[in-house]
Amino acid sequence: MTVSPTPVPAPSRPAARSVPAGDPASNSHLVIDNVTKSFGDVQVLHGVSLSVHRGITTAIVGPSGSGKTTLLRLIAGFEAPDSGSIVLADEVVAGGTRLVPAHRRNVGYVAQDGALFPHLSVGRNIAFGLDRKKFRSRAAAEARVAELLQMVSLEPAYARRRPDELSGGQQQRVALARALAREPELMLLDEPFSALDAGLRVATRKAVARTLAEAGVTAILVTHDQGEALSFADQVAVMRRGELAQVGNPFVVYTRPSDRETAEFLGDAVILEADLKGSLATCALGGIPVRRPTCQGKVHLMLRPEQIRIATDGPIAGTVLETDFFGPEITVRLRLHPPAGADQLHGETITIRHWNASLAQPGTELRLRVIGEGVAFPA
Ligand SMILES: Nc1ncnc2c1ncn2[C@@H]1O[C@H](COP(=O)(O)OP(=O)(O)OP(=O)(O)O)[C@@H](O)[C@H]1O
Repeated sequence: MTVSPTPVPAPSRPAARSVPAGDPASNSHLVIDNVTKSFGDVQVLHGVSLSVHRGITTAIVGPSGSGKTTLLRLIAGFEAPDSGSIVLADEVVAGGTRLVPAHRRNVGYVAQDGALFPHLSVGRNIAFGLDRKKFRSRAAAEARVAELLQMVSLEPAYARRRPDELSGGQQQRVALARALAREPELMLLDEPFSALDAGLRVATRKAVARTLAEAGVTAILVTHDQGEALSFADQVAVMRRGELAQVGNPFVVYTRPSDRETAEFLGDAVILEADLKGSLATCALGGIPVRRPTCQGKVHLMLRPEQIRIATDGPIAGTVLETDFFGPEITVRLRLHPPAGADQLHGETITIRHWNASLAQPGTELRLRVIGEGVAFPA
């Protein structure tokens, strides 16, 4: 069967956001240095170091139980580290014998469930965070509450409602407004979108990201959702078993993960046996360039499924084994045709993505082309 060619532009890197270049320590708002934490006999954090620039958003992403919330609680001051230090706006807030209590740190905290006071109106929930010395009169406080509601894209009239008269997404935005009322320099967000359904989650996430960017607040989001981390943040920190496996720009950590586990955690990955010589890996998909290889010889080569495109003039052949339809795209599992003379039963299988379900019926032979570079991990 012949298939119509798919245009194959090289993947382009998204426009850089506001992570400043140069000395990473120079503009740091928060510096976490070699922090450890145990609960009883269980060590939860094993020497975590992370630097966060002023005004940017960092997502700490990792599986359940990897220590994300514990790290956030140490930054907030709800817990003390066993060793290491935390410096916030050039002040040591935890380290050695020094421990600045949570209420003395200029930090806002938004929990998973928003944790609004159910018996107070939305307006009084938000006003709770206001500095009484700054907003002495009732009129001044009400004006500021209206301004904060506007910042989170809610009408001022919402101030009179009770929290249970709002949707989950609106409650989360009120929780953010209440945290912003304290004018924190640093905002900590602990899975604030996880209780929302898919559509509301995306809309609320965008509204929150916009509000934080406009207010110039440094923010740290904890999430176990890889897509959320990659889309929300300027910097992604991948946490695994109490350590940071990789920290960097979302595009870089997704396309150039530091190890196989990070690669597979951050998204679907095609992993193939390969032989790496110099910067060319030879595998069942042919010769694939590898950027800055750190090993040679037998390797595992990683490609993202979207790097493998269906193209009539593609140099690689494969037979469709099965497909899975998701609406905007299908996943296609293929058995790659081994080179002539090799054992025909042992072609490697890979899974790719495509938008056209009718193109890839089981049994169809497709031609493939690989776009971009692979990443090699020691076999
Ligand atoms: N106060 C505590 N006392 C004892 N163990 C704790 C305490 N807080 C956290 N832990 C343990 O520390 C480990 C890490 O928990 P943490 O909540 O930081 O992980 P997480 O990555 O945020 O997970 P999740 O995504 O499920 O919230 C878990 O094994 C947890 O049971």
